[in-house]
Amino acid sequence: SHAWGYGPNDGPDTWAENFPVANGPRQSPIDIIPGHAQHDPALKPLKLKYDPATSKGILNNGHSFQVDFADDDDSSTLTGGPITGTYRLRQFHFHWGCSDDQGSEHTIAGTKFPCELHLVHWNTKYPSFADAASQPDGLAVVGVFLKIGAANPSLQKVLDALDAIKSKGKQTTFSNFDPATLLPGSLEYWTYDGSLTTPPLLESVTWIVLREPISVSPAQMAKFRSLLFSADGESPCRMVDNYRPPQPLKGRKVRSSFK
Ligand SMILES: NS(=O)(=O)c1ccc(C(=O)NCc2ccccc2F)cc1
Ligand SMILES: [Zn+2]
Repeated sequence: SHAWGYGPNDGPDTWAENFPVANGPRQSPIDIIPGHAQHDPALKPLKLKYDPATSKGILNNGHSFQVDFADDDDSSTLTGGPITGTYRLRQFHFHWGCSDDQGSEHTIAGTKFPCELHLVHWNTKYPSFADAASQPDGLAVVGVFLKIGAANPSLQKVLDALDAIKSKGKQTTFSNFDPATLLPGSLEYWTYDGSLTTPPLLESVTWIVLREPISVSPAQMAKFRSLLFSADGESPCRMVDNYRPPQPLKGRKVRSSFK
């Protein structure tokens, strides 16, 4: 199996060895330069309809932690925005740094945020997430920046579950959580064609990056950094800097839903 990570020997600069698409034409993340984005008046408003009853569990997968959702019906979906059809929420997860000056995957004119939330959805024109993940229009990921400020009560519900999943492979139930409570007031966004930001780096993602960040306090950031990349019994390795740096744009256009 292709063991990959974020360290000096298995990190982003080594991924092309096992995943040559790492040097492909539509890789993510990217540096978003607002002045270069083109407003597209044809872009529709984002429609996110989430049912808290679909939240199932929370898992430390050794790269990040994710909250998984039941995706066997259209209870939690993304429609509108730059996409056509209906995409189902599969999971959300985060990427963060070892300090507040880094951690996000996308950057805004070179500015890094301490953390970035990814809400992962798949196109229901395909039979499953795994099938959709190999199609150019298979996935849609909503990215939300986290900026240091007031403590975020909704995020705290997620962080309170982390003690139970400190090490790789640990999971626990996580019920009745509404991911809409993690969204900012404005759903204005940038959008571009990209990829998964971790191996297998599949070029199947329509990226939808929200302009408005949500808040996170320094104490809450410390909670993210209490997780481990390592499994029980392994030498402990703190889960920090689990982000891929921006990738070449290769001629892609970034559109904005706003002027
Ligand atoms: N950081 S991100 O771009 O939002 C991202 C989202 C989902 C995945 C994922 O599901 N990987 C496993 C996977 C990939 C392909 C097929 C099945 C899988 F389970 C990876 C990265
Ligand atoms: Zn991600």
